[in-house]
Amino acid sequence: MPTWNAPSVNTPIAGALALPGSKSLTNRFLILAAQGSHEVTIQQPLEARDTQLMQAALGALGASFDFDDKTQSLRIVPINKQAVPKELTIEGGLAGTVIRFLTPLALQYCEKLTVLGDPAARKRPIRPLLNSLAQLGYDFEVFEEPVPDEAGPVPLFEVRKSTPLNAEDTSPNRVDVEAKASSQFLSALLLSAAGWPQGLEICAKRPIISGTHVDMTLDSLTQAGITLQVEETAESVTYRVAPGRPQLDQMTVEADLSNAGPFIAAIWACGGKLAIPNWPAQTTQAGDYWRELFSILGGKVSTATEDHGQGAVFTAPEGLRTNEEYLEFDLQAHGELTPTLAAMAALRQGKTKITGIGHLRGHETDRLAAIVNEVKRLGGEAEAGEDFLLFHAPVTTPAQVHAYHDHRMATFGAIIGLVLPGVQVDDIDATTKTMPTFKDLWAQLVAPALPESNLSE
Ligand SMILES: O=C(O)C1=C[C@@H](OP(=O)(O)O)[C@@H](O)[C@H](O)C1
Ligand SMILES: C=C(OP(=O)(O)O)C(=O)O
Repeated sequence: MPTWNAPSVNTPIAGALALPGSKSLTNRFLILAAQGSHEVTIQQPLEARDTQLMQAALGALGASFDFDDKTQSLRIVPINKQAVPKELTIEGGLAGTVIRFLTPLALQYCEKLTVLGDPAARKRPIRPLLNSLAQLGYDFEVFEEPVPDEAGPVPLFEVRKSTPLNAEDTSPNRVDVEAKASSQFLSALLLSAAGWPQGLEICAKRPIISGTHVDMTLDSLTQAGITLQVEETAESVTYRVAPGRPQLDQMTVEADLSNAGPFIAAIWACGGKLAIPNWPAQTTQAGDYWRELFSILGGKVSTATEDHGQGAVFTAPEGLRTNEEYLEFDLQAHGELTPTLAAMAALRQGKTKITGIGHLRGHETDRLAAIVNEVKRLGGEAEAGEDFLLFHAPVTTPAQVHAYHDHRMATFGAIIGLVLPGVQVDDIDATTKTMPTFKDLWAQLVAPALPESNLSE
């Protein structure tokens, strides 16, 4: 793993950034397009580790993909039932969207499924999804024993058909699901629900975390022509998905607004102005919340109105870090923004609390523990509770930040490094999970503000 010297700057930053496509939208479009009956072309998909793993896993179901670099478009030929072996193995890396979304879909085509992943993926929760599949007649075994990082892809779990589905039953199949450890269990069931013979009724017990990602799933299903009804009570939400074949039309993937976070944080930390011309005017992405967070943190945002189409401009005066106000943020619905907001909190003079984020212990790494470790390593003070982070005192001392295989911890280090000269990141290539162009885009943004001696890696 090459160590990366994070560039530091001491003047305001100004720039414009064309962000790559959203991981969450790309992987939803891929899985829906693969279930269709004819070819679909997706414009500006994200090409990164998580989306390539999704393509390879759908490839094991006989789908095929052809990316045209010139037009930045991806042609998708749907799943070919005949090509699927009875016993199927797919690989999900460390991608929650691949490991979880593909499982119920693959089981519609094979009798036994083995899912492989990175050693670190053994720590990510999966049982709630498998418990739901057990209600549809599947047995499973989960392999949770820790294995060394170098072990390469290892089996995460196996699922096999034990009793036939309620074939003679005329009512829809029904499952309960718990979505408090990850919204992806619910999204996974929803994304292939229409493919079961009678559709699927899914009852999700509250709390349902990362609500924006569930909205994105529902929106994608609607765009694919799937009929669904949603019924809410105080205790649960029930989704009734009619049987049918998802059929996407030509789709364009929006810019990844969660990955906009580190760049927005850079402007906040150093002062300056950042234009993101492809910020969508309307979106279900969690990252759209950056506009509100940035304003609460003292910045100004101007976004497109209906007359102006898409685009957003973030402007920050210098010195926002010295504000001593106590700030509290509830990120239950927007959890994946936490590591970036944590970097900003670790740079603030005032105390900051982030709540509603206990489920981040099951992300790429235990993000609560990782953030506290790294803040302390950098001379700051922070603590983690069951579902919150509390930042007491800002970071002071450069150190080598550990990425823990986590793309968002790698960018956490880059943000701190902007204002603390001498910070290194042990594995900046963790960013290839969702943004292989991170290093280049970061260099482009900070280059005009850099002293020349700071430009080398
Ligand atoms: O459905 C999705 O695309 C995602 C859902 C969220 O997962 P959790 O609900 O597990 O936090 C989010 O954090 C992840 O980055 C992407
Ligand atoms: C939690 C994340 O990823 P995944 O889709 O692998 O769950 C994330 O990107 O912050």
